[in-house]
Amino acid sequence: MVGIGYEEIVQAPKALLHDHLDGGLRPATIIELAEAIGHPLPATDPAELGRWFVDAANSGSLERYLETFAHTVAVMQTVDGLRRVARECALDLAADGVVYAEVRFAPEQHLEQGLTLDEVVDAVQAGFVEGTAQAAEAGRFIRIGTLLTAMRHAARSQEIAELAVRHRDRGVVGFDIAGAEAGFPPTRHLDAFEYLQRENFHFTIHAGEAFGLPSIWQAIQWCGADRLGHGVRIVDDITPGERPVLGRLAAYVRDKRIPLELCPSSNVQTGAAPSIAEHPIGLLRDLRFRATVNTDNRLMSGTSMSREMALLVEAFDYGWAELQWFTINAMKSAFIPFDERLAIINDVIKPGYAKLLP
Ligand SMILES: O=c1[nH]cnc2c1ncn2[C@@H]1O[C@H](CO)[C@@H](O)[C@H]1O
Ligand SMILES: [Zn+2]
Repeated sequence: MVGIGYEEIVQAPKALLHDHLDGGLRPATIIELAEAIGHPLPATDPAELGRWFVDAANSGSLERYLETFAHTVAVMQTVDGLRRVARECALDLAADGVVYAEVRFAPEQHLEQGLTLDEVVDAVQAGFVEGTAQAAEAGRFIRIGTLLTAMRHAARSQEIAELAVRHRDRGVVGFDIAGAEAGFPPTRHLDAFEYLQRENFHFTIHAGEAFGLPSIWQAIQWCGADRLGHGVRIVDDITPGERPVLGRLAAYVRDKRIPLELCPSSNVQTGAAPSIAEHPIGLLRDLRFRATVNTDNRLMSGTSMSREMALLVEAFDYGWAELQWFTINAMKSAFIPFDERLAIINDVIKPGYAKLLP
């Protein structure tokens, strides 16, 4: 990395649209919570457990990558567990210089000990409020919005969509579907997406990660997704060359400024991209798609927003102008109201980068 230091990237304001709550636990917290409930773990030393998650997630397959979540979801079944994980998430993101984050999780996966869906959402919200306040006391501003995810192999999307709308004035800003993509097209959940549109609510869809263009096409043209979770396979509709040629779907995505929630490290782990240097984010940024940089699962990728940006600086020789561009793209694409997005851009992001830009 030339010119830009890692510490400076940490200090720079960053916006994060795609981060899973159950993919970002501190290893030490997993160990403590697992011990209390007698859940067996593959390692009981925090550093070792952290390495285990990254190794196990380095599988080249999304399905195997997702198996690692059994250990995080297991310790997120009580009000105290959920609240603690959410509080620590807010603190960790703030310490990494993230000023705006949308954090997602699937409430239906946290009912094993008898909590209701509403109790799960309330517990996470309480944790975010606590963590945000503690960060502010330490002089770090962060705003967090929650996305509620429905699992695409299950059949609870309508219920989760209604849950999201019920909590829209208490921290929840959007909806998502996640889980294994192949075999579970977004149109399975069309009722939920049509309901959300009638409610004037926002949603993103995991599409174009482990499965290609048909999934992206359905997510946008059948389901009406505001953003694409990953969406990285849109490059399959671009013919490379000196002057790359966009197919109709890629052109539509770019013309409509549909945000791509790109997650470089996660894609390398699941085999959606061969390496960071060969990640399509370079091409998509050159072609001025509405590209954003995201962490996906900080624990499973052993990463952070600052690390993802540092990897891109190294691979593509990006400078502050590019990092600011990704950050403003993300903030423009956030699900909070327009005036609040604008305020964060003008009062936090631009002044932050003004200090760093040459
Ligand atoms: O990159 C991903 N693609 C698809 N599903 C994912 C990804 N990362 C996490 N999850 C799934 O989303 C659930 C709720 O947060 C997680 O439990 C995991 O199963
Ligand atoms: Zn994801």
